[in-house]
Amino acid sequence: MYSIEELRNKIDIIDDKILDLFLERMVVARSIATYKIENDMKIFDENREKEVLEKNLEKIRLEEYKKYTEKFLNNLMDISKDLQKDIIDGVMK
Ligand SMILES: O=C(O)C(=O)C[C@]1(C(=O)O)C=C[C@@H](O)C=C1
Repeated sequence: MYSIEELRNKIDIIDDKILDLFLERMVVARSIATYKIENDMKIFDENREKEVLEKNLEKIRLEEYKKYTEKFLNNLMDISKDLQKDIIDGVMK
């Protein structure tokens, strides 16, 4: 059995990878905000969010993980909308 230190070490390594990808995603979300400003589009796109959820959730084979994955993706898109809103409101450039 793994010790708690070993397990936490695994989490730290995973968090490191997630953080890199999260920041990469945020950079793209910034570009989308700029595109939306230039093209007079709304931040929230319901159809796109449904599409993101559907295509990712269908990859999850373990049914019991679906609700957590859905929550994770919804949180990601909420954060992305927060960032886009801050850019549109001029809080961030
Ligand atoms: O695809 C877009 O239009 C985005 O702004 C990106 C994103 C996302 O984070 O995936 C965020 C907000 C939208 O409601 C839909 C998707």
